[in-house]
Amino acid sequence: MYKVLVSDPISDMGIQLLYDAEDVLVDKKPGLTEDELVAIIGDYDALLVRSQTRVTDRVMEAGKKLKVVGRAGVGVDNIDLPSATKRGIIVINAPDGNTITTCEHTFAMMMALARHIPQAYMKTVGGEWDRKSFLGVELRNKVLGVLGMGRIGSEVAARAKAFGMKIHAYDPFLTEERAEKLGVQLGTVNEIVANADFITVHTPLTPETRHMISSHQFEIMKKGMRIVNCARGGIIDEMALIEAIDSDIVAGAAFDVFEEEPPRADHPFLKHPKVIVTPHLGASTVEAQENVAIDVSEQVLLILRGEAFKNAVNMPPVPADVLNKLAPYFTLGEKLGNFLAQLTIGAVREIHVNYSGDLSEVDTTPLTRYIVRGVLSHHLGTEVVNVVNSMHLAKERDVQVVIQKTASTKGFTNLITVTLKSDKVDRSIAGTLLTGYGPRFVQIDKFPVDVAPEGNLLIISHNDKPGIIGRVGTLLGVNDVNIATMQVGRDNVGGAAIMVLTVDKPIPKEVLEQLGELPEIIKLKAIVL
Ligand SMILES: NC(=O)c1ccc[n+]([C@@H]2O[C@H](COP(=O)([O-])OP(=O)(O)OC[C@H]3O[C@@H](n4cnc5c(N)ncnc54)[C@H](O)[C@@H]3O)[C@@H](O)[C@H]2O)c1
Ligand SMILES: O=C(O)CC[C@@H](O)C(=O)O
Repeated sequence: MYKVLVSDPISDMGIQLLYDAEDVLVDKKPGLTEDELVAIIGDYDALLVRSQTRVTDRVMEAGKKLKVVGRAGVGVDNIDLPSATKRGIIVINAPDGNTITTCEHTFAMMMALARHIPQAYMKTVGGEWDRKSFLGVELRNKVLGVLGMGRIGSEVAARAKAFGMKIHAYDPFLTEERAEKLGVQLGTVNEIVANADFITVHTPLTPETRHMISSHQFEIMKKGMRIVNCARGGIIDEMALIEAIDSDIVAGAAFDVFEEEPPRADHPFLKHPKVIVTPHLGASTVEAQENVAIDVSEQVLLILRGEAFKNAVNMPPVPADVLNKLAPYFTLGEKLGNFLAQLTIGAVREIHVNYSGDLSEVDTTPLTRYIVRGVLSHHLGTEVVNVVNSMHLAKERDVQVVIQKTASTKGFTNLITVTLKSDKVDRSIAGTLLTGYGPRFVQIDKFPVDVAPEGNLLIISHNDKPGIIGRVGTLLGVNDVNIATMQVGRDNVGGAAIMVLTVDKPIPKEVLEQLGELPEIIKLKAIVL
C-alpha cells in the first residue's frame, strides 16, 4: 500500500483518483510546520503540496520512502530541487491546469487598477459617495508590455488584443515569426518599459528575472504607466516601485505576489492608495484547483506504480509522442543494464549504449536513464537509484555514459546494445522488443541468443565439447533445479561457447560450485532479473 501525504489545501475532487485507488492510502494534514513534517514524512511514499509547504532538504532527508513530491500548480520555488535530485525523489508539477485562471486574474487586476475598483469599493461601503477621486483610464489603444510570453503571458496577450490593446512583448524564446503570428511587437525589456502604458510580468523568478524591473527601468518608463505582477514576487523590485509611484512615474500597481509571502504587516504596498493587492490568488479558482489536483494525482499514481510519467521538474521534459514511443523499451533497457552489471566483474568505468533501427531516430535520453539505473541499482539498490538520479549518480562515480546511434540492426527493427567497460573486462548484451513477444535478449558478447529477460538465469561460458550440456542438465536435475529453457551458442566447432539457461528457482550456492568444477566449464554466473 502506498501512503500519500497531502500537506496543503488541495481540491478533494481533484485527488479523488488517489482516494479511489486500492493501492493508495491518502492522509490530509494541512498546515504542518517543518518539524512536524520531518517527524512524519518517513512513513510516506508521496507528498502533495501547493505553495505553502516548504519541502526542504531536512524534509527530503527524513523522507526515507519518499519517491515523489507533487506540486499542484506551476512554481516549485517551495521545493529544494537539488536535494530531491540527489536523493532520487521525483518532483512533478501541473504546469497547464491554472494558466487560464491566472491569466484571468491578471486581467481582473489590470482592470481593477485602471478603474480603481478596490479603492472605490472601500469608500462606497464606508458610506462615502465619491465620484471625483476615481477617474480611470481605458485599456483600448494602450500599449501593454508583456514580459514572459509562455503559457500565461500568451493568453494575456490574446485577451488584451480583444480589448483593443497593442502588445509589445519580450521572451528569450519569442522569435519574430511567432511574434508576428501572435500579433505582438517584439522588443527588448528596456524598449518595452519605455513605451508601455501597462506592464505585466509572466516569467519565472530566476537570477536573471529577479528585479528585471528596477530603478533603471522606472527611470526610463513612460510617466503614468501601470504595472501588474501575478507571476512571482521579486521580478519587480518592490522598493524601487514604491519610489517610482511616489515620484509620480507609476500611476498604480497591482500585485498578487510578494518577495516575502505573506508580506510583513508594515510592507509599504499594504497601505499605499495606489497599490492594490491580493494574497497570491492567481490560481485560486474551483476549475484550476481541480485541474492541477487531477494532473498531479494522475502523475503521482503513475510514478508510485512504476509507470511512464510526464512533467517531472527535475528531469528534462519528454514530449508525449517521444514518451509513447520509448515507454515500451523502459523495462528492456533497465534489464539490459542490470543483467550486465551482474555479469561484469571489476569496477565499472563506462556504460556504452548503441541504439539502432527505429530507436536511432528518437531522442533516447529517457531510455538511457533506465539503462543506467539498471546498471547502478545492482550495487546501490533499486530504492536508491531511480530515473531521476541515475545520471547524477553515474557522474558522481566517474562512470561515463557514451551513446551511439547506428542505422543497421542485424535484421531487427530496433536493437539496443549495451557494453559495460570495467577495469577488468568489457561485456556486452543486445536486446530488442519483438512485436507480440515483448523484450528479448538477442546477443550476449559475440554469441546470438534468444532469451526472455526475466526470472533466474544461468550463464555458462565453456568449451564446445561433447557431453557438457548433458552433464549440466544432470547436475541441476539431481539437485531438483528444473530447467525451463536452454540455449547454446558457439564461436566455431570446438571453440568458445555459451550456455544460457532459465531455471524455475534460484540455484543453491553449492550447486553453482559443483557446476563450476565440471570439465570444460570456464566460468558461470547466476543472474536474477
Ligand atoms: N499568481 C499565481 O497564483 C500564479 C499561478 C500560476 C503561475 N504563476 C507564475 O506565473 C509565471 C508564468 O507561468 P507560466 O505557466 O506562463 O510559465 P511558462 O514557463 O509557460 O512561461 C514563462 C516564460 O517566461 C520566459 N522567460 C524566462 N526568462 C525570461 C526573461 N528573462 N525575460 C522574459 N521572459 C522570460 C520563458 O521563456 C517562458 O516562456 C511563473 O512565475 C509562475 O510561477 C503564478
Ligand atoms: O495557489 C497556489 O498553489 C500557487 C499557484 C501558483 O503560484 C503556481 O505556481 O502554480
